[in-house]
Amino acid sequence: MQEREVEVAVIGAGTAGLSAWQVARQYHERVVLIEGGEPGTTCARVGCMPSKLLIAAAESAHQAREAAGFGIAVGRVDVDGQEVMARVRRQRDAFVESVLDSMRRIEPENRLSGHARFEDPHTLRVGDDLRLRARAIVIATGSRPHRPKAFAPAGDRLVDSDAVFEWNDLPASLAVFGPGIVGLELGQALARLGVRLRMFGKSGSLGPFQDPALRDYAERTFGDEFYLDPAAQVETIERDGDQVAITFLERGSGRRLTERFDYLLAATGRRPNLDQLDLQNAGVALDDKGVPHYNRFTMQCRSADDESAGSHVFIAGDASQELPLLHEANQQGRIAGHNAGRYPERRAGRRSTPLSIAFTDPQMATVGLSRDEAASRFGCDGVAEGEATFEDQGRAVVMRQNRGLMRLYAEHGSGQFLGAELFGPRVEHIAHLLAWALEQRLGVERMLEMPYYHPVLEEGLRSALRDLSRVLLQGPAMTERCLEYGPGG
Ligand SMILES: Cc1cc2nc3c(=O)[nH]c(=O)nc-3n(C[C@H](O)[C@H](O)[C@H](O)COP(=O)(O)OP(=O)(O)OC[C@H]3O[C@@H](n4cnc5c(N)ncnc54)[C@H](O)[C@@H]3O)c2cc1C
Ligand SMILES: NC(=O)c1ccc[n+]([C@@H]2O[C@H](COP(=O)([O-])OP(=O)(O)OC[C@H]3O[C@@H](n4cnc5c(N)ncnc54)[C@H](O)[C@@H]3O)[C@@H](O)[C@H]2O)c1
Repeated sequence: MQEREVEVAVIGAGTAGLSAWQVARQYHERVVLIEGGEPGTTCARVGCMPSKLLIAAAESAHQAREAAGFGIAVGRVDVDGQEVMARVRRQRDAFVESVLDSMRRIEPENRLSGHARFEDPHTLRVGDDLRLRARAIVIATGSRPHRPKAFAPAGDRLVDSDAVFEWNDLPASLAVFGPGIVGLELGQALARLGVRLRMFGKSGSLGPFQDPALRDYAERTFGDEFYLDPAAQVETIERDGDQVAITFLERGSGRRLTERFDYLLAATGRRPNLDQLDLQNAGVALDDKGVPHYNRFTMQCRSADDESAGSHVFIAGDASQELPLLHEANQQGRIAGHNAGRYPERRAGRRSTPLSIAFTDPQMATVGLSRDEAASRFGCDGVAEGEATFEDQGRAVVMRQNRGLMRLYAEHGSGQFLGAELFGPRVEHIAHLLAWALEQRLGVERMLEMPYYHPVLEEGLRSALRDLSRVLLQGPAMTERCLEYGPGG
């Protein structure tokens, strides 16, 4: 058995691990990055990037079909599944290669390959033949798709999002279980690429939305495009030759149907990669799901012996299960890396405003506090709600994308903007404006004083802010949009 000693060991070379390694290396020479699986990061290999590549192809097919609405004839739209998937994989491989290029710049002695697990609080076993002692350790092991046991009868026709990006061709049909962000992004894209698709949920939830008005609006909108039942009654899942037979009660009619699909896509959430780390040996306090208790400003895990004391173990990214998003993994990784590098000294890192965007069409986004979080913090009477639809919004009408709703929350009295849920065309941009407004602690009146060009989608945001201002009793309702702001403003 080889033995080594280092200052910091980072477990997992994903986005969180890479950023933790980079900052910890500023403090010490001996900072190792350990990767036990395929290098290249979840984001580039099987996450953000390949999913957006698939969505881009679907958008192209959709726009070609929609062109007739502008008086433009494009003829029949044929989707070449093999070409679509070949481009997804080609571009995906280029993104992975750029990550691998960065990793090659890490000194070879600081790059380790092998599965890591704890032997004691300061000792990691890496693979079969290395024992590593580290002064501080960062857990950045990411997450993996969850496959419920009930789907097992589908056998090798059961796939998760990782497998989709390895397809050489598009299937003819697909049953998607889980209308979360992964299910909606991939499901809508595949439906637009011509895959016959049904989407089944369990709890009634839809994507990232908490506000019932947004959830219902989105459910109607997606339901117009493909079969969607967020609270489905599925009776059996069986293998039938090369297909999966699913028996369910059809939404609306209640009829019992048995349908066959080429694949069952499990998009039913992700689980942190903590279960094979032997965390019971790490000396950290764990919750009932086996996730370490940690401080979200230092990313320091609490000690198992004394819950009020911090340990030398830090956590970052999807492994923490806090907000499984790329920019969060990066930020948490930096904080964990700094504090592991400085250990035992610690500093609180800056956590930014919660921001989440689903790249569906219309897009879904959440910013800041949800409606329920705002109510629990300020009381139901303390929170004002304003809204605007995109249905008559000028620029959205021009683009034939006039579907969607925005709901904004603010504190009564102070007029402080608190959060929003958005469903509409390209709301990724409005979501950023709102997150930046929250970072600057702007009030609704100040946000209304900002410049709004014409005709842009952001004028829809102004309508929602005007409505919020009315509810806050700070300003009048907008009654004459055209006189006040111009057509569709
Ligand atoms: C389909 C899909 C689409 C997504 N789209 C977006 C998006 O558009 N925008 C966005 O913000 N987020 C998106 N995400 C989420 C985003 O990809 C993740 O939040 C992010 O990649 C997590 O990074 P990480 O560093 O925590 O984990 P990872 O990148 O998964 O890195 C963890 C690494 O640890 C390694 N590892 C695990 N256990 C061990 C061990 N014991 N020893 C050694 N190594 C180990 C793993 O092999 C892995 O390489 C998407 C996710 C999916 C699945
Ligand atoms: N654009 C983005 O930023 C982006 C894209 C993809 C993923 N992600 C990240 O990845 C995380 C995981 O996404 P996800 O969609 O896998 O998980 P999720 O938790 O968002 O959604 C899972 C869905 O599956 C449903 N479900 C659970 N068990 C089920 C069952 N047995 N049958 C049917 N439905 C069932 C849940 O009710 C929920 O609607 C997200 O929370 C997000 O942070 C982000």
